[in-house]
Amino acid sequence: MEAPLGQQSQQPSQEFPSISLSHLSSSAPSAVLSVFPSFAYDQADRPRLRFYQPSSFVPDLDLDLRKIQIFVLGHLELLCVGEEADDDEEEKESFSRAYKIDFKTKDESKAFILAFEKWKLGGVDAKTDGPLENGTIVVSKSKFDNKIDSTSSKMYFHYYGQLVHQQNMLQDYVRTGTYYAAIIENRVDFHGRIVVDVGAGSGILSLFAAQAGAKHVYAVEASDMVEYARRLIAGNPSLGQRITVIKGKIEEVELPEKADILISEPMGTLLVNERMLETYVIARDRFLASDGKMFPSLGRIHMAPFSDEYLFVEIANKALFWQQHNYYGVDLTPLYGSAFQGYFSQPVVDAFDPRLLVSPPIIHPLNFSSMKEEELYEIDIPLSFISSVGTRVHGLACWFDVLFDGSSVQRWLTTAPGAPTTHWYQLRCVLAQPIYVMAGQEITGRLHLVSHSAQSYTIYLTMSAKMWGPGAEQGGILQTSSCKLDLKEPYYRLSQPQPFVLQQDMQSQQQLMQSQDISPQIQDGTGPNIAVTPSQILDSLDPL
Ligand SMILES: C[S@@+](CC[C@H](N)C(=O)[O-])C[C@H]1O[C@@H](n2cnc3c(N)ncnc32)[C@H](O)[C@@H]1O
Repeated sequence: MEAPLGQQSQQPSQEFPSISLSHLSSSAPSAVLSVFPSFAYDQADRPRLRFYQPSSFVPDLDLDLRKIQIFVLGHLELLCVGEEADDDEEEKESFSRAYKIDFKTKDESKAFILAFEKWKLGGVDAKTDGPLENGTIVVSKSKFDNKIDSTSSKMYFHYYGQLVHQQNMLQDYVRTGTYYAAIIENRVDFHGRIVVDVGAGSGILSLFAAQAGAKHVYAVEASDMVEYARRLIAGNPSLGQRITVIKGKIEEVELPEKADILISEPMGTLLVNERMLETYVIARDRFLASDGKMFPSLGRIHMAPFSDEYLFVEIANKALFWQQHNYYGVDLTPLYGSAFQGYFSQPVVDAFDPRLLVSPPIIHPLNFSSMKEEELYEIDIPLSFISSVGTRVHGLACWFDVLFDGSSVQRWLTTAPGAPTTHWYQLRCVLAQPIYVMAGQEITGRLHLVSHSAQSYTIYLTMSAKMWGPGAEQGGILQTSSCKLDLKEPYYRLSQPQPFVLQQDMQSQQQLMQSQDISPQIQDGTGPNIAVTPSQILDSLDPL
């Protein structure tokens, strides 16, 4: 591209191929101009967005970047709205103006938006995502775009762009209240600090961080929720003046300074669904100072075998429809097997009674502060339990918790069965072929999670009952059952858990909370494998 002549100075600038610009006024539609946009600094070091006619030294339009906002109208269209002062020095008269910008390609539109955010943040050394070559902007794909299918991410960010879904999370008071408590009780970690809110959504965590005394918060959000976040933050000016909302993906935006602390709520069903933990780890590598903190810093997947005859029959019965030999004269049975498999490939999401667990849970920890992003691509967990009862095992129950390891207070956010229900509920992988176990018998197996480009995981589960009793062959496997499920396609059952917590159980749980004397088997640990009673299983669930 030929650079506009006015930009041949020593000042850093960033130019773009020509766009069509029209001034939107209430009176008459303005002419459409073909102009070259350019980001640069003026003599007073203020970031400007200028539009030049070809071969012109003088910009047709010269906007103060700090006073304008852009809105995405479509893939190729942006609306640029802002206040423009008649006199830059005095700013005596200012009035609102709106311009429509039409790009030729999606890449050009995307690169312009990225550049806009960078320059607005004071990106003197703002770089394009690729060099300007032969008049085209070469935008290299970000880490996110490389691994995530674009249809999936479009639907994902569309979902989070809607207030109703943010409200759903805000109304999960266990979740939001725990974040609030963890942040406010640990003011010492926030006061005077630079914070990055990773996937800010409505901006709620940024506002909490500002309440806790943060010096400045960068709220990064990729979906259109940013517009609502900006309004919410502007509506809370005493906090909002310390918050900058940035539209873009964590993998793509640039920030002007390193963060002392990252806050985020990146957890999906089974902790890892949505693959946002990878984004959280990327944010750590890109934005966190080497001695910085993460809120939360640790996540743990908990797993235990369960027995639930009722659930098993409910799922198996769904396929019975395909057992009909005469459905309007058609034999449906050729599809029965596929339908049966299909129903058992959906993990079940609901809140279940913890008395359905047949052994204490094991734990697989994920340390967000130290793990590599690639470690989340494939997660392999060996399973080993001792059944506390003789029963039919119908599968594996899973839930998670995360730790806010504050300097003043440590707080856990748990989604355990029996704990106050969250919008994550719990997740159960149901075996099409249950296994029979006796009390004291060992259950082994493997939970293998393989990420896919639709922002989720394929789950491979194998569970086996080991030989048991006097004379049993050492290490011999009696029965094995396997299944493959798609974490992206759960069956939301969402039945209410039955009342079960006895007063004495409540008391014993509270005592356990106080003493913190709970040591469930860590996955890579070698805790003693002893048969326990159902009430011991309940007691072994993690504290709130
Ligand atoms: C679970 S919501 C949490 C929202 C908010 N932090 C809260 O706690 O209410 C996750 C948010 O992160 C955003 N998000 C996910 N991946 C992102 C990415 N790669 N870059 C920026 N934002 C992302 C989503 O659009 C969504 O709004």
